[in-house]
Amino acid sequence: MPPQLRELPREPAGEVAVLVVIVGPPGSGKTTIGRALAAALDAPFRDVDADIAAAAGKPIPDIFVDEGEEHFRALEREAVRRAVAEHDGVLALGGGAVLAESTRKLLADVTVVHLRVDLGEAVKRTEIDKGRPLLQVNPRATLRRLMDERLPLYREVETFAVDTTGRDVDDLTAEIQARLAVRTVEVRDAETPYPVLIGRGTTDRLPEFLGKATRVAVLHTTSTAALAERVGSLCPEGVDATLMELPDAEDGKTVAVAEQVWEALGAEGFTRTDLVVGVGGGAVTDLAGFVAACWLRGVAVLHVPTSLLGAVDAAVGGKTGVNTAAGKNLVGAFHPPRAVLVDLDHFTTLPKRDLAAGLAEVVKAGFIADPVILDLVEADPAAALDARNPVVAELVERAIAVKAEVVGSDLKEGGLRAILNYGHTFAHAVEKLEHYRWRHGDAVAVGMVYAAHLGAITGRVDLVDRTKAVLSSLGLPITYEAGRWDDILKVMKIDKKNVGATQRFVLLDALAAPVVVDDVTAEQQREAYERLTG
Ligand SMILES: NC(=O)c1ccc[n+]([C@@H]2O[C@H](COP(=O)([O-])OP(=O)(O)OC[C@H]3O[C@@H](n4cnc5c(N)ncnc54)[C@H](O)[C@@H]3O)[C@@H](O)[C@H]2O)c1
Ligand SMILES: O=C(O)C(=O)C[C@@H](O)[C@H](O)[C@H](O)COP(=O)(O)O
Repeated sequence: MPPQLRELPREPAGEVAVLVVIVGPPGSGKTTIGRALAAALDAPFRDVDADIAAAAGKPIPDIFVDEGEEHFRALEREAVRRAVAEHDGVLALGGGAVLAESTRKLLADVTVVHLRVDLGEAVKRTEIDKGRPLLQVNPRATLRRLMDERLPLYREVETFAVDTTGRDVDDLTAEIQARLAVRTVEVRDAETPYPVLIGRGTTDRLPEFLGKATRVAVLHTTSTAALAERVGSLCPEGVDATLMELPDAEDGKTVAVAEQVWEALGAEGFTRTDLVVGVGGGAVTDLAGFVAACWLRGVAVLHVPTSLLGAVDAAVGGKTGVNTAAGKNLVGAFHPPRAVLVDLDHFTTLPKRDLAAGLAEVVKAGFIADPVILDLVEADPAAALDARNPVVAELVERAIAVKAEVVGSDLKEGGLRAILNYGHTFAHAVEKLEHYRWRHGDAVAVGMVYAAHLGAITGRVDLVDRTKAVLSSLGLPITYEAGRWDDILKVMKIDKKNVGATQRFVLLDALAAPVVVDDVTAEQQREAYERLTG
């Protein structure tokens, strides 16, 4: 019975929030930036201070003088409650609105942008407006006190923060817009559903997913050390972050490295409510997931993938593992993450060759489920190789949507999930024979050409030319060394998909119509190898 794939979302998932609330201290630019943001989003702007003044029939300084601050705060609580319930668009709150616990509760499920500013610039900006009631006497000292008191409250409600110091309005508006455009793909039917956030700046959302953790282990490599520092610093007071550096790439995916991390977790007193965070490429997230799956028989793991391949594949789906002398990923566990924060900003430092390797898995998602991916890559391969190009965001979303749909209905590879292994039977053999010095994505590229040959040889669809063309347009390898068939066959015989002595392959009956077959003859397998190397 061929595996069945439910109808996939063909459009990128998620949406920009309708209500965006702006908070921040006096002088942070709530009204100016709020207005500019509303214009950019083509949405209405509303200012709670203006609502209060209109309802009271007098300016805010007069309310303070006539009725006092307490009365003003009561009016403000009610005005915020009403505006949050009624408004669709951008809503600026007064600087002190977050003092009310009821307001902070109200903001818990709302997108809140916290505008930050340093004291010197806030003083300069507020000097222009002489009417601010709380800043009449000793404005600098008062402002410093207000900022210190309120900072934890802004942080409590913020979805993300943006520092406005020294920046112009257009630049800030563009950044906020980009950060609001976060898509969430929900991995739905896994044992515990979890979100994959995709966008710019999603790393900063980490505090939302800490749960009851008081200790966080941030696993990373040299290439992601600075980011790991940043991730650690996102942990609030009361949560201790420990950074653990792993050997790079496949050298970090070993039982010996896992054991060292477990020893470190023991030394830190890691408990069941604590959290492991993987910050890196697929090798780091595979190891982090494996470490978390085994420590105390399972603690939570969250992934911040920094490679394209990690984002579209390794970090999503809960497969974790290490390599051993016996082969690639043969030891591991299914252990879905608590959340995945795909931050597109991280791919800009990724070497081009690694970006291309990630695109191999994206292309795989195109062949097995979403051919629009192939159209997009074929239309402009150079754009796909440019991490800043918007097409990369769309490719990432589409590939993750494919993976989420599959693993959501078959976490433990009882059936459908095997389709994600398209090209991998041959790829894993190459990786082992090359002592894990080949990039995984490069091996998958060659593996897909092999699978395409097998498809044609077994009388299915002939996608060989299209496969070779799209992969080589990305600079990916499409051939392998001749004369190694016996070695390759030996490794393919211990592939995880095999049932007893029966080898199983994922092939395509047609584009986006994958099947798992168990009747490919030895001659056909060899013929595909000859065509690949010939
Ligand atoms: N669990 C799964 O479902 C799954 C799926 C696909 C792949 N994988 C595994 O993932 C691994 C491959 O992942 P990969 O391609 O990310 O390889 P990788 O983790 O080895 O990363 C590739 C290289 O890029 C560097 N790097 C990562 N992020 C960077 C950044 N932002 N800037 C600069 N350099 C950066 C790394 O240090 C490394 O040198 C393989 O071990 C593969 O088996 C697992
Ligand atoms: O998630 C899956 O399932 C996959 O097969 C995705 C593959 O792209 C990935 O390389 C995975 O690590 C391979 O899994 P394995 O079980 O064959 O090691």
